[in-house]
Amino acid sequence: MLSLTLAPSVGGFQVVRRFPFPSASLKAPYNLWISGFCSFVPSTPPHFRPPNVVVAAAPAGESRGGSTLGPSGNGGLAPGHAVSGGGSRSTATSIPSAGAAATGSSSGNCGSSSTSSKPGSGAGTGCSTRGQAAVRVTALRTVDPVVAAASATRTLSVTPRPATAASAAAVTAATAVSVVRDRGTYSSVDSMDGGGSGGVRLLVVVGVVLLDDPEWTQATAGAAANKRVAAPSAAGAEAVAVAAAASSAELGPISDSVSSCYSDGGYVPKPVRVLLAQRPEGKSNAGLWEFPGGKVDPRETPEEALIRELREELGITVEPADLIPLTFASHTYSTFHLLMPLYVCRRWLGEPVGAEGQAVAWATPEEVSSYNLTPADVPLVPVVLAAMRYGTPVRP
Ligand SMILES: Nc1nc2c([nH]c(=O)n2[C@H]2C[C@H](O)[C@@H](COP(=O)(O)OP(=O)(O)OP(=O)(O)O)O2)c(=O)[nH]1
Repeated sequence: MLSLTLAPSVGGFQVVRRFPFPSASLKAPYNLWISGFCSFVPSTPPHFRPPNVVVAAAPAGESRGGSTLGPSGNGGLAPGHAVSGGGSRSTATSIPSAGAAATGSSSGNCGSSSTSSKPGSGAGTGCSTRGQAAVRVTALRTVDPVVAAASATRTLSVTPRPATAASAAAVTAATAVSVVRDRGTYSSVDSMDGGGSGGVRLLVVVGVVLLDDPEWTQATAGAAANKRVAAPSAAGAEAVAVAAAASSAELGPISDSVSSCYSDGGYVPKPVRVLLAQRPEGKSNAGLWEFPGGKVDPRETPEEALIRELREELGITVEPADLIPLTFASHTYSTFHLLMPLYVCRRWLGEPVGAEGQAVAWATPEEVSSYNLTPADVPLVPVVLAAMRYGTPVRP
């Protein structure tokens, strides 16, 4: 656990972070201090008010020693190298990367590595760089009791792994992101970036297992309550509402993948099917198949994001109550880590189409495995098949 202080400074707040420094070359009671600077963005809407958080970044050669950098305004910060919480999107690209940071001294005036400081030698300064910006950390032999007392005011759930100046830079970046998040302005693409083995960029995406489930359809008063009511009239909408209200309390798990329905008086087995979407050209994982969905935008709940994405991508309308949490994907791609809550949905309005030009396909349980799914989705298949075969709980 880390401590964070927002201490008043000229034109803003000084961010000070403290945590034990676990390097083998430094013995207790060494502590590593990382500081950054944040100020409020005047143009930010008043209801929003995130701090403009700046990673402890400054042009090389502007070390102040001790534990702080950039005491006022934006002083000492190279343009384009601030991590700002004022926008709605990620600023992760401005966070020093693992590769750049690991080289340490490419912008010249970096001090000695913090990991090489010796007990009793006072402060050792580490410096990691990217382009014109540098991130400095300072290892202090002792902790100023006044600063320490002031700094122990907030706890952040970021795990530090600052064995090197590079990973310390990542922790600094995470500090900034955490501050942004604490202010209620989190982005789906933030988290820890640029720390090599200690850093990861987290991408939060929501997905849905959209099930064409004939048995469920019958249980919910058949076509009246089903998705095939594309644009309900007032009377149709009322029929949907009445039918759904009358039947929803009785819904239970679906018993089998092969549902039955009657057509022309005969018995026709009809399988449950799931909708898969193909990632279009120009996007990552192009050509692979996935569950419809997309990124969670700032200040959206996962359900809100999914409802929005399904409207944009498939042209269908979904109610929050029809989204049932099923499982989640947690997969490390080469440039980010994907975290994707996956929901089941059996009821919607409209006919799903690839509204953004993507191919879509309904797959039976037997067919799902024949689709070339994204790597993150492969481990989800058994769970999805189980949901198709055996059903899922319904919302209370
Ligand atoms: N929606 C979805 N995304 C998935 C799945 N599996 C998987 O690896 N992903 C990855 C692919 C992408 O890197 C990321 C989703 O990003 P996206 O680009 O589709 O999101 P989006 O629709 O919001 O895209 P955009 O606004 O940036 O165009 O998650 C999945 O089953 N569904």
